[in-house]
Formats: sequence, C-alpha cells, structure tokens
Amino acid sequence: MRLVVVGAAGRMGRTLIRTVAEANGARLVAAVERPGAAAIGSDAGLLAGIDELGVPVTDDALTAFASADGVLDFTTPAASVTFSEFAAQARIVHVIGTTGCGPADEARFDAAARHAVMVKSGNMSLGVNLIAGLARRAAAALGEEFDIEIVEMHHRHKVDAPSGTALLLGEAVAEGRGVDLGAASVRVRDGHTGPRAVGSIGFATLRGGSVIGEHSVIFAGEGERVELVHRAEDRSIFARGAVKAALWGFGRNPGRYSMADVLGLT
Ligand SMILES: NC(=O)C1=CN([C@@H]2O[C@H](COP(=O)(O)OP(=O)(O)OC[C@H]3O[C@@H](n4cnc5c(N)ncnc54)[C@H](OP(=O)(O)O)[C@@H]3O)[C@@H](O)[C@H]2O)C=CC1
Ligand SMILES: O=C(O)C1=N[C@H](C(=O)O)C[C@H](O)C1
Repeated sequence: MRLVVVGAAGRMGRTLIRTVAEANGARLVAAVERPGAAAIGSDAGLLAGIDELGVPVTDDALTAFASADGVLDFTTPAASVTFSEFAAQARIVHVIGTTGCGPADEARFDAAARHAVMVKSGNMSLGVNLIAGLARRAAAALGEEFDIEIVEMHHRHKVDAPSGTALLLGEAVAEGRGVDLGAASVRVRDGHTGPRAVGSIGFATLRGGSVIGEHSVIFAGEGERVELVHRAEDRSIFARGAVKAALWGFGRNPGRYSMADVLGLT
C-alpha cells in the first residue's frame, strides 16, 4: 500500500515515517509539510532519524495524494479538514489521528467520507481502545452510584483539552450509562462548586514535561474505587495503529470507521 505521511516533521509525523519504513505491506511514497516549513526538500528518512528513503518532503499534498493509496494524518483540525477533501478527491484511505476537532470539522469529515475510506480516532493504540470497551461495560455494570472521573496528563506542547482519548473514554462511559456525554460532562471546577451532581462525568487535565499520554477512568463508589489506567510509553503505539488502520481500510467501501472497527472490538 502506498502511503503519504502529512505533518511529516511533527512528533507523530516522524514516528509515522519510521513505522511505515518498517511495516510489511506498506511503503512511504510521499511526506508532506506546510508551505514554508523548514523540512521542505529534506529526505523523509533523515528527518525521522533513520536511513535516507529517497522521499523528499513536499508541500504539494494534492499531487502526493494522486499517486497514493492512503494518507496518515496527525496534524491540526484545519489541516485535517483540507486533507479530507483531497483524500475524497483521490478516493483513498484517510487515517486521522488529529484531536481537538469541533462539530463543524466533523461535518466536513462526514461529507468527505462519502468518497474516502476514513478511519478517525482520538487514540490509535490497542490498549486505549481495549480499555474503552472495558470502561463502557464497567459504567453499565456499576451505575450512577459510582462517580466517574476521567483524568489525563500530556506533555507541555499539547494544545487541546480534554485530550481526544479522554473524550473517547467519556463517550464510552456515557454509552455504557445510556446518557449523552455533552449533557453529563463537567470539564471545569473552580470556586464554590457545590456537591458533585449525581450522574455527572468529570474531566481533569494535567499538562507538563514530556509525558506521552496517560489516562485514568476512575469509578468512585461508597467505600470502594475501580480504576482503568493506560500509560503510553512510546508514540510508536499510535503509529502502528495508524498503519494497521490504513491496511485494514485499503479496498473497503467509503465511509467513516473507528479503531474499534479496525481492531475488531465492536
Ligand atoms: N489519535 C492518536 O492516537 C494520536 C493523536 N495525536 C494528535 O495528533 C496531532 C499532532 O500531534 P503531534 O505530532 O504531537 O503535533 P506536532 O505539532 O508535533 O505535529 C503536527 C505537524 O503537522 C504540521 N502541520 C500543520 N498544519 C499543516 C498543514 N496544513 N500541512 C502540512 N503539515 C501541517 C505541523 O507543522 P507546523 O509545526 O509548521 O505547524 C507539525 O509538523 C494532535 O492533534 C495530537 O493530539 C497525537 C498522538 C496520538
Ligand atoms: O497530543 C498528543 O500527544 C496525544 N494526543 C492524543 C489525545 O489527544 O488523546 C493521543 C495521545 O494521548 C497523545
């Protein structure tokens, strides 16, 4: 499968280049950065800290997509929306790991997915998608007598909060309880908040240092507490999931898919 990595110079972009170079059944055919980026023209392999791959970084995404089968995209919401339209034109697989996307972005993704095979997830790792399923079951089994809090910590460079993973886990527990996450979630507490509202789903965000990504779903009951925890130790877990998603999507009908679909966890 011929793959393009967009956002090639980013933390995930470089990890993706290394992961594709090692993958069976996929090869890197283009690496894309934004116009004016310092990496334009440099070799993608050297940029990612491995041997030269003979693939120069370009800012011409449309041309890159025209001779590819799929694109791996961990960039920004605005860039991912643009890339989704290019992927739809080229009718290829678009794997989106970008987080912080709003409802208007999601509507554009839905439109693009009429023509592209789109796999989008706030977390591409096997471990997180596994605990999302466990969290859904735990929320259903424990009920509203157990207060749910979702705590996450990431590196100091992260720009969106709560993380895409925290929201994915929030959707899972809301589904388990049969409630709407938007209505139940409490994202900020400050000052005299009063007692905790029964049934609310709380989020707490920590940022600092070089933490790759840590998430806990806490079910706090009267006299006992259950916690599901995931700690990412290396960004390659996300990149391997993204490559798996691309290979899974190759040859499928256009539409929107999740990592749970890819991993057979639905
Ligand atoms: N779903 C998952 O499993 C995971 C998701 N993520 C998400 O992936 C995203 C990226 O994370 P990370 O790699 O840490 O961020 P970085 O900021 O390190 O990388 C993003 C890269 O995309 C580039 N970029 C931005 N706009 C464009 C554009 N229009 N065309 C081409 N390139 C562009 C940036 O360039 P510039 O610096 O010049 O702006 C940068 O090099 C985030 O939303 C993060 O939350 C991260 C890890 C796992
Ligand atoms: O920005 C990151 O780094 C990460 N973002 C994703 C998120 O928002 O959950 C996934 C992972 O935790 C790393």
